[in-house]
Amino acid sequence: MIKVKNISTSFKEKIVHDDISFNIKKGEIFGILGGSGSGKTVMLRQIIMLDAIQKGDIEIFGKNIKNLNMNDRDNIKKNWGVLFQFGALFSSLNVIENIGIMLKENTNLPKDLIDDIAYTKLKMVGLDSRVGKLYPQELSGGMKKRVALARSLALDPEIVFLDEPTSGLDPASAKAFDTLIAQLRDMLGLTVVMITHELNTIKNVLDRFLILSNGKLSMLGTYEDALNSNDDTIKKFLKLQKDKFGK
Ligand SMILES: Nc1ncnc2c1ncn2[C@@H]1O[C@H](COP(=O)(O)OP(=O)(O)OP(=O)(O)O)[C@@H](O)[C@H]1O
Repeated sequence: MIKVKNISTSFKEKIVHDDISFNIKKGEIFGILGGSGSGKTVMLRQIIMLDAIQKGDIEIFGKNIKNLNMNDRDNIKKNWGVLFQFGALFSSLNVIENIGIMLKENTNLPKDLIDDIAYTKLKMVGLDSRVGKLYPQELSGGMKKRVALARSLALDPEIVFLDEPTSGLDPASAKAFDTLIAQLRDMLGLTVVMITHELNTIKNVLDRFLILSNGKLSMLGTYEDALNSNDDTIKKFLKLQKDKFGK
């Protein structure tokens, strides 16, 4: 589904990615992990075409994203949903309007059909239809994340990209959100790519993950692989996540 080939990125003298390659398979929940400043966000932004690729290639849906014209780029972007930390809901729009905005901007569907689809997405993320008329400021943190997720699913994407989706949530809401992600993947066959620091998510939700460290991949595999690894960087990383975030 996604092929990252020999990506190198540097800013001034700082090397952020040093010849990084990995693949993400269709239908998997894949994690991008690493310490602060290790290049996770830049990697994700390059994959979703928000940042330019300096060196190397990225293929999505079998297409090299470097070779796309504007039209192809727009079409390919409709095949993925993004839930970023900065992707807040519009406070002047109610929940249904927030979810429907993607459809309003990208389709010619009539308003009542857009509302119907938005209500379906709301249900999909486990929220009652009564939530539809509420405004973002009336929602809890967990509900806001669910609405933002519903919005990212509005165009029936094949992939969703999530940047620390459970950060700021209490442990119970974070767990419920993790369960929802896994259910949606099972139900819709979604491919999910997420940046996360949460040990519970790493343990319970991710099928595979990579750890970025000093510009390189210090690991690419499953949680089991990480536990069985003798690599000091991986051991240190897991211990750090456990000390910081483990419950
Ligand atoms: N446009 C840019 N210009 C210069 N330096 C940048 C730019 N974007 C990112 N960097 C640097 O690249 C490095 C990696 O940044 P990135 O945001 O990908 O880290 P991260 O792994 O997501 O960290 P965190 O977990 O703290 O969000 C950092 O040192 C950052 O300051």
